[in-house]
Amino acid sequence: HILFSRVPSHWKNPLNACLFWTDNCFSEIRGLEHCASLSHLSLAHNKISHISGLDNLPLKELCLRGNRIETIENMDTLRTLQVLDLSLNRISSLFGLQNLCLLGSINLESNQISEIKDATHIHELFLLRELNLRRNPVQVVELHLKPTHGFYQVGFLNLVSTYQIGFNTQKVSATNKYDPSMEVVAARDHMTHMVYQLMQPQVIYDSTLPSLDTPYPMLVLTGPQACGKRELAHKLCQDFSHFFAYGACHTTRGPYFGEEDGSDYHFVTEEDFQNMINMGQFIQTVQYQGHWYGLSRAAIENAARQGLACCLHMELEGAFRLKNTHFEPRYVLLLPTDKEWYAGRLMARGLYTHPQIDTALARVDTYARVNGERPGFFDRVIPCDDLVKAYKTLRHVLMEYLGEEELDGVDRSNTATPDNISTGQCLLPQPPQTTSPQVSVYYHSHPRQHLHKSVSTTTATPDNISTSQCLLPQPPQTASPQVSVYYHSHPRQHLHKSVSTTTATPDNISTGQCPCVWAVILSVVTTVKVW
Ligand SMILES: Nc1ncnc2c1ncn2[C@@H]1O[C@H](COP(=O)(O)OP(=O)(O)OP(=O)(O)O)[C@@H](O)[C@H]1O
Repeated sequence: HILFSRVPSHWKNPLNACLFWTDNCFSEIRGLEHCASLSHLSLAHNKISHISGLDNLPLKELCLRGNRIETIENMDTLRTLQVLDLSLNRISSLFGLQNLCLLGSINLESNQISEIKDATHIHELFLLRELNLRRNPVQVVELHLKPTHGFYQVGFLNLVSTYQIGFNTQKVSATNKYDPSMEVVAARDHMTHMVYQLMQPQVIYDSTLPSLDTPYPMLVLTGPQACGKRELAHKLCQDFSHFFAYGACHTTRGPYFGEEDGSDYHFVTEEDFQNMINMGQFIQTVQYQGHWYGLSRAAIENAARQGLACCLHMELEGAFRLKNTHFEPRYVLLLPTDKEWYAGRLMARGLYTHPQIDTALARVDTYARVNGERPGFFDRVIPCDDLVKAYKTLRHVLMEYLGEEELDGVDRSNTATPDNISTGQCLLPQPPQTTSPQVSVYYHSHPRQHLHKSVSTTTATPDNISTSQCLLPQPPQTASPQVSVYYHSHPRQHLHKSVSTTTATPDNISTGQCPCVWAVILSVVTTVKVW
């Protein structure tokens, strides 16, 4: 035992005194109670097993690294403490830190903390910016940076599970409550729309898709404002009219000259927009340059009803939000590489103020950074300084996605009917050159024609659907329903990433040897999707 009763008297009252007694054999802290100005204390690498004897000291920094401490205790009165190093101890809980309101940095590296839920003890430490939990048996998978966790406000979190000791430091950027990251804002937006949607009477949708896990195919063009994505989206929908329909979002901004309601956007008032949010009609919403933009469920369903994939354009924030939903679109980033050209384009439009132009220009770097930091976030990146070239590349990329060699000049009006499908006289879309593509058959006048057609809640409800007691929509009674044949590597299936399979193939469909179409239909009809 070495006690601090021997602290020299001239140390007891200096301004901001520091004590560094490291690498000794102290097992207890005693005798410091009169050090009224002690601001920095290090007792690293001793044999201390209990924190005591520090009551009411004006400590700003305390280092007890490399001791035998198991519990954080007797620290409640250290109200001025800003930096605490308790690394290399045996601590298993963050309990005991909750009242140290000025703490900005806590080092708990190499301890025994296993429960991330324990973070509630530091939830109220609003100044905490650094928490080191490296080499603790915390399971990385348990770490969710949610507002309910104390980590929410931690600016920088260092975390490594014991399984990764020495190999890998995973740094997780957590969120500043006052300047949340795009992901956190996106998660909140998603949560809002989910909650509002769930508050509405539940609607059961009759899915037209091959499986419940197959989300509707969508194409999202993203990029900074006025980079040309809207133009390209319209052109794509024109040229690929058998594959894509333009998804018009809602906005609270007024129409620019020449813009028509429903063609580029649905122009609505703030009040209508808010009502739509409250009615759970949006999938995502974004506020950009003072105006609201929102993608409604109806925009996607309108395209789906026509058997088409929805082609959208949106800002990065919109893409972040969409990534929280169950949709899995292809994301194509259109990025200006020549800022002068881009600035010129923005100015030439004559619609934006200088600060707006500066913001748009700065966002080019944001897009580039997100692309660099998150491989795979965008499926393709296409420079868009020359829109003709950009469109060529985009077209090429899409044909690759669609499994198409050349689309030009193919008349697709006579796709397939119940009459010609069995005789093989219909003009089937060319199968992709890849190995045996899969095929689905859809009856157009079947309720599935109305993709996502809602079924009255009196006939089917979430309760009776599972017990099969509900009345499922009947197949149409019309004499000759229309039929479409979709290759799975066709955009409707291949634009999104998960492709499910059915039993019909291009080989057996024309010879009529594929399993009974009605069986396929019925199996699809019975897959009723509950959203
Ligand atoms: N639902 C949405 N989610 C996110 N961003 C959206 C959404 N709808 C539109 N946007 C984007 O908001 C931005 C502003 O749109 P606006 O139409 O006012 O600008 P613009 O100058 O015409 O730009 P652009 O020519 O790129 O469409 C555009 O980048 C647009 O793609």
